[in-house]
Amino acid sequence: MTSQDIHGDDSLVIAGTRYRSRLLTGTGKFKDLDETRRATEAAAAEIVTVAIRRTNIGQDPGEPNLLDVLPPDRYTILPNTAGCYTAEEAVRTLRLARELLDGRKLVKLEVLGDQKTLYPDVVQTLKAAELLVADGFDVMVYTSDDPILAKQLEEIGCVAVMPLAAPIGSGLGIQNKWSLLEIVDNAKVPIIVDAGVGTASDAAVAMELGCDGVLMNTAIAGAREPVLMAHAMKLAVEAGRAAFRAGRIPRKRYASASSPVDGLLG
Ligand SMILES: CC(=O)[C@@H](O)[C@H](O)COP(=O)(O)O
Repeated sequence: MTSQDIHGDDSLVIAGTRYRSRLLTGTGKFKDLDETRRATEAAAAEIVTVAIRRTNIGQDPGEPNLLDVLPPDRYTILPNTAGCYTAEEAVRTLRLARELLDGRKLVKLEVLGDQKTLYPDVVQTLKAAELLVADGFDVMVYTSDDPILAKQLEEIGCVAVMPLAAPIGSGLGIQNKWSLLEIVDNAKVPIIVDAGVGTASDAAVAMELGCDGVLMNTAIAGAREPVLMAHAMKLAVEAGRAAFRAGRIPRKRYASASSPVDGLLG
């Protein structure tokens, strides 16, 4: 393998657009907009998600605007429906986002079931996904780690499926790697782990399983040093992806010597 093979094109393709970075970041929970900017740069993220109901991207002209530090000509701004509990609320929120973002149609759908777990309401999620796809949106969809549901969302026409690793903000890391593996094995669209990552090794494991990317917010914004953690996450996603492409050795129960045993002297 040449250095060209190592560094060659391994783009993430979502709805026909190529991205070099497989780390997608959230924009909430940072100390201020400058910290959001510095962490996003350290993560080398190209897609940044924005909670439309909680973040000013122009709805409130008198307030600081996130787009001043994360300009849409440099980043793909991915509006999300955090805080929506019904399909109708989610669809309304994303139609507003489309107006605010000059008709851009790539969105992240999340319809939550309750405030304690922030698990997705899968019935409402399916309903909203159908409505949004019919309305011409490119829908990336936050969902549970259920392989059947993930396939249904793909079949509806979602452009990426985003199963959780663990509850949003929990930092628990991947709770069910077998479900994620099943989702990845069956998928024809990118699978991006969304939510529950706690530290760099969680992101690396997600990528080693074959996921196409990782979206995170709390693990970076809530770290003691958010910019340094963003850098660590960039390295972890890249390392996990390279390890997946390289192919891990099989696990064996017993030892096998690292040095050859043939032709030993004496
Ligand atoms: C930012 C976002 O869109 C959410 O889905 C969520 O916040 C990500 O989860 P973590 O905060 O656990 O990374």
